[in-house]
Order: sequence, then structure tokens, then C-alpha cells
Amino acid sequence: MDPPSSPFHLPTSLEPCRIDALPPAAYYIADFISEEEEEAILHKVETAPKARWRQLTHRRLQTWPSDLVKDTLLDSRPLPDWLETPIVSRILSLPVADGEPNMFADSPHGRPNHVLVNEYPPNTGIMPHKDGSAYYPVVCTVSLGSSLCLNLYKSKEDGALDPEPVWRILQEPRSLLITTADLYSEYLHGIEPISADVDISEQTIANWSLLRSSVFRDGLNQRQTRTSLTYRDVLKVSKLGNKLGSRFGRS
Ligand SMILES: O=C(O)CCC(=O)C(=O)O
Ligand SMILES: [Fe+2]
Repeated sequence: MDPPSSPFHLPTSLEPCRIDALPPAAYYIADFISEEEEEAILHKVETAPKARWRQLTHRRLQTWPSDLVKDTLLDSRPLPDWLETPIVSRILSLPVADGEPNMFADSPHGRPNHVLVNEYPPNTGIMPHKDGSAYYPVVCTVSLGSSLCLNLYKSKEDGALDPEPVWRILQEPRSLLITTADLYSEYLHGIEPISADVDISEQTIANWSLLRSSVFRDGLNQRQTRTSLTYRDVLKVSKLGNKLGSRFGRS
């Protein structure tokens, strides 16, 4: 059993972690992994083979077990142990509500089979987007290293993006954020490329009451490098998976 000082008095269900200010549905658990686990995962991310990294203009990322090709996962090998334990087992241990199954009970593979590792130094973000049709519509994001705000946007009547976010979710290091349903399909999400999140307060942060820390001096969150692990179930997995995966030299 976890010792009393451990953060792993995980809730018995996601229900108390629901972000009430948002449409269905999002959940936030501030202490999802320990500082030791955070450090160990960051070490694995940093020491992954160089070829694992894909450099975009501002951001770099890793995909595990591999990239998608035409929305299909070609490499059906399991996730490496450092991405699997303890995160996947904890996600699967959490019922949506008492007596109900977990978030992935109805997904094609019953669990996340794909992880994107994104690294955001200060002044780095990700454009507002939707995650599309490749995935079962449940997204589990574990944040490491630093806090930042994820913005939620909606499209205007004419389909254009309303550049003003409708909500902001503050993601602390070691937290888990789960988004699903309308938040997956109807709204866009993005991260502003700024050095500090400003105007942080009970009035402006949707998950304020679920945060570990309410100390943001002058309403400011000075960013450091934040790394995120995005867990999803890719709907289509190629039957040729292992063969192709190894031909592409993924290890
Ligand atoms: O890093 C994040 O929290 C967001 C990543 C994201 O939106 C994505 O991978 O689709
Ligand atoms: Fe996304």
C-alpha cells in the first residue's frame, strides 16, 4: 500500500475530479504521479535515442510506439514500460463514477495504445486544433516539469476560429487532465506561445478548485520547460504492425 505521505490516495472515481465549469467532460487530478516518477520519466524522455525526436519549427516531439500513417498505427508493439507503468495502470484503475468502468472500457483496445511526448520550452505553444478521427475520443495528458495553461476555443457561426479562448485549464506538473465528449469533438484546444501565463485566478481558470497550488503571485505563471505525455487509443492498428514497425527501424 502507498505510505500516508504518498500522493497516491487517488480518488475512488473520476467524479470528484470533474471540472464543473466545463461542458462534458473534463477531469483533473493534480497529484497523479510522484516527484520521483516525474523525474524518472523525464530522464527517459531526455535520454531516448536522438532519432526518436521530431523537430518542428518551435517544438519537438516523440511518438510511441510510432507515428500514424493515414490515421493507422503501423507498429502494434506495446508501449515501453516507462510509459506504461505507473500511468496506464492508474488510468485504467479509475472508474468514471463509483461502480462504473474506466474511461477506456468501450474503446477498441480497452486502453491507450499511443503516446505523444511534446516538449514546450517557454514561448512555445501549439496552434488551436481538434484531435480528429484517428483516436477514440478520450485524451489523457500527464504534464511534467512546469505549469501552463491549455486554452479551449470554439468556432464562430461562420466556421472561423474565435481567437479568444472560452476557457483556460491550468495544468500543473505531475497532473493528469482527461478530456472527452464535446470537449473532444466540438471545441478546439491550444497553448499560447508565451513566456508566462497571466491573469491566473479563480475567475479565469476552469479547474481552480482542483489545483494543488493556489499560489500564483500577481496572477502570474512563469513558464519553464513543460513536457506532456498524451495518451490515446488509436482506432486502427495495422495487422502487419510488427513487421512494418521493425522495417521502419523503430526501436
Ligand atoms: O501538450 C498538450 O497538452 C497538448 C498536445 C495536443 O494537443 C495533442 O497532442 O494533440
Ligand atoms: Fe491536441
